[in-house]
Amino acid sequence: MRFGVVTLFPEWVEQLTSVGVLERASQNGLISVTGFNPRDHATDNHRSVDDRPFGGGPGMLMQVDTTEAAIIKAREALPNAPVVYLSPQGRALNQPLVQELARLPELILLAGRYEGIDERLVDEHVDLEVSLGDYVLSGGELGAMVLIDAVSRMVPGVLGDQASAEQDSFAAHWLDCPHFTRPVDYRGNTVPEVLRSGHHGRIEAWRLQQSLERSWDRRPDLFERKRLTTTELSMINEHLSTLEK
Ligand SMILES: CC(C)(C)c1cccc(C(=O)NCC2(NC(=O)c3cccc4nocc34)CCCCC2)c1
Repeated sequence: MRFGVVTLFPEWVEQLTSVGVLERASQNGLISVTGFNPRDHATDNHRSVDDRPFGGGPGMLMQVDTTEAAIIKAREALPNAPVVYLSPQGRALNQPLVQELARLPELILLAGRYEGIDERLVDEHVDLEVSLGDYVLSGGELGAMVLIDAVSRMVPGVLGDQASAEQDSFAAHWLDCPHFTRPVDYRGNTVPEVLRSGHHGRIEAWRLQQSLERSWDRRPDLFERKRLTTTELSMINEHLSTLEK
């Protein structure tokens, strides 16, 4: 999968493929990340890329002609790519949307700076607006990087078999269970016996129980629109009975 990112800080997003899973995926030709910088299209001697907003007010907007030139360059390089604008007005990014986007062969991401971009550029070039969450950011680049990481992990071959098996457990919608490694005794706190029992069935049951209890206690919203298996239901009931005591 090929990602094009229209951004004033291409070095930020190109760093994504310099470590870990995405580095290997990039070396294997499974993904690529290319920045397209509006500043490369600046013609004035100040190489400005921002412009004043009509109607006045504080702050600047991204300049239309240099931003559009970078978008067009990206679209020439990735002709089949939809354009996603990372913005607070966007559809919330979640795993189902990540899985949808991972089916595309290529994708262009537009990261805003200053106070944003001219609405006519959105109307002309943007196919989908996506938001990473409800907080104020300095730019859309972090949103673009999170989206690239999440989507790349879903591209076939990017994760090895082991990791994709783990991925499946995360994609089971529940929060993760507690994890333990050496030492057995850490400041007097020991590893739960069951994890050292060697009984894989009991270990699996304990992990699911823990995930369900944490999900119930910390993210009850995860239970909406989710059909539980009979095992999951009985585990939740058991947890509730202990809470009521
Ligand atoms: C009500 C709320 C959400 C707090 C809010 C309301 C109004 C403005 C902002 C804001 O942050 N404006 C700045 C701006 N943000 C983002 O790009 C951005 C923000 C949040 C999630 C994102 N996901 O992708 C991109 C995201 C970066 C500079 C260019 C203009 C957009 C925030």
